[in-house]
Amino acid sequence: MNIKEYDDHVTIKDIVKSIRIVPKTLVLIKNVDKQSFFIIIFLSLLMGGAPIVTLLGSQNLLNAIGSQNIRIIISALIFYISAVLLSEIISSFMEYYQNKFQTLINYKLNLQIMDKCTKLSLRHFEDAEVYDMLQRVQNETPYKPFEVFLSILGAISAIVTFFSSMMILIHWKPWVLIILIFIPLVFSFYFFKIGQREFNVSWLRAPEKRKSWYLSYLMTRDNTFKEVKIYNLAGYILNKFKEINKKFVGQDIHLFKRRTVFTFIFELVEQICINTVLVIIIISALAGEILIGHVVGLIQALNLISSNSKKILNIIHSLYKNNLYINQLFEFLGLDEEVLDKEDRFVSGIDKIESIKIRNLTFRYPTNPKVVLKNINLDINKGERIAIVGANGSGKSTLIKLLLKLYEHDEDSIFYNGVSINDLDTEQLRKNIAVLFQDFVKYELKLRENVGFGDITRIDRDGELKQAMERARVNFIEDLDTQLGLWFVDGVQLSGGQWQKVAIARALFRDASVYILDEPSSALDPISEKEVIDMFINMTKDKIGIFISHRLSTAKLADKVVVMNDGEIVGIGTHWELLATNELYRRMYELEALKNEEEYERLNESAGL
Ligand SMILES: Nc1ncnc2c1ncn2[C@@H]1O[C@H](COP(=O)(O)OP(=O)(O)OP(=O)(O)O)[C@@H](O)[C@H]1O
Repeated sequence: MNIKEYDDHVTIKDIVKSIRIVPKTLVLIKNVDKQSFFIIIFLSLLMGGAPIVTLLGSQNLLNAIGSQNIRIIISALIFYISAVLLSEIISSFMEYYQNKFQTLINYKLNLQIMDKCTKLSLRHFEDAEVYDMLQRVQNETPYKPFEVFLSILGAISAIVTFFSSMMILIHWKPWVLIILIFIPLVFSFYFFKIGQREFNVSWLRAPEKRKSWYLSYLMTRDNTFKEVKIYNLAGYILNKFKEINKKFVGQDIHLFKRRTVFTFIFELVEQICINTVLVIIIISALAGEILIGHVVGLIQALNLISSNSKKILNIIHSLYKNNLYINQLFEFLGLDEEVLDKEDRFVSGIDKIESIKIRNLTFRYPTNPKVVLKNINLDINKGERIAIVGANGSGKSTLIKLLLKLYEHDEDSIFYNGVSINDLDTEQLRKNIAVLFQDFVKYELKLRENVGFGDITRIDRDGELKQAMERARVNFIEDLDTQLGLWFVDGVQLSGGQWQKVAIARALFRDASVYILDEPSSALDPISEKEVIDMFINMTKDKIGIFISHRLSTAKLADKVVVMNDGEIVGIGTHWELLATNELYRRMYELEALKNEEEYERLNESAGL
């Protein structure tokens, strides 16, 4: 959505465009619960008419008292009491339905947002704008949609009251209409303009607002707090936070001033007009043209016009303020979803993966101009264990993500069992692959869930869960129902390496035909690393095993080592073949050996050997 600069001229076209959001919002809210929606609309209409019925009741009653006829007085009194009672009953019903509807809106819209999240692709979560949108939508959904709905309802009631009060005055003197309608109409246009401008300001502010949110996040979360303390960053971060927010405060005060001045002028003009009409009413009464009941009725109608025209203008303003949220909600719900299986392709299932073939795979991320993978060619067959090595940023993890079909890539360059990945049923394919990501998740849930998420259908099979844990050397907690992490009560915090072992157990729990571990040993001590890799090599004997490692002493345990450099495969072979033929691999190995040797000598020296 394109928004003009802060001080740009706001046109009627802009205003009309913004009003168009109202019917769309109503449809969205209606779909939450049709019955409550229509009942509330109906009650709002009744509530809009109720003040007028009460007004007519009191006018009748006063005139009846003037007539001194007891029968007329009693029937006028009954009418008046019934009108008051009815409006009380309507407002009680309204309260119940509003509360019910608010709960439903909060629950169902949040569900809709979560459901939408599950349907997006990974690229959406790597896009700052989408992330920004998601955060706003999530934070504001518990109260904003209902606030918007309330504003719309308020507008319905206020418009009904405004026009019916107007009818009473028109009935008396039609020309009064010109004064009383013309003024709010002219002013409402300027209120639109003010609202639109405030909307523009908050829209343009969104990226900086997010930065400000991130700065406060750095100061208030346990995982960032340690560094903030140790590097003494509090002052620096606070200053940055102040800088951004001071600007916002300045803008807000400026806008607030404008709105206050404007509202004051409106009220002044309106009061002059209303009081002119009031004087005319008094003159008419003195001339004997109208009865005392009518005088009271007309004055009440005037008051209703005054209060409701103000209410309508305030509602216009609040609808504008909420426009930003509503726009983002619609934009978020309208994001294109992950196309798992293309309609124009024949999609075939896959049972067990026996071979992976990569042919001329070239890839770049949509947000990054750099070609991250260049002409990759690789064959992996059942029974092979492959290690991928290479410098940081050489494309190892990207290759894994493409093997998992986490990014759309139209070219047919990855084949499972000879079939292009684009022709395979994505869910079935993913079921066949177990993976440990470099940035694996530490689920602040039970140990059972942390391991069982590898195959949710078998989460209750304690024996199998324990077997996976044993393989991954998770021998530090026995009870599967232990809560992990510190977020919730009774949680047990694990060390970095222990969390990694739990994540490895999760991958191993899956009954897959391809196992992929992206840097499984980054947080493991050397003994655990050796044990885990030995076990991995062993358990993938009749499967396909792929692991990424920065340690060549680990990589050499694989059947084949793939050396990557700057997005290209620069060597494939056994450890010994590569040592003999690949310059980069040899250099990497020598450096590692040298480092180990130095370390060994240092240890010997410090031990005095
Ligand atoms: N989501 C992304 N969007 C844009 N560019 C990305 C993304 N992820 C990675 N890159 C870029 O792709 C290149 C390869 O990254 P990748 O994570 O595949 O490297 P790697 O070999 O796994 O590195 P490391 O050993 O540090 O884990 C890098 O230049 C990185 O900046």
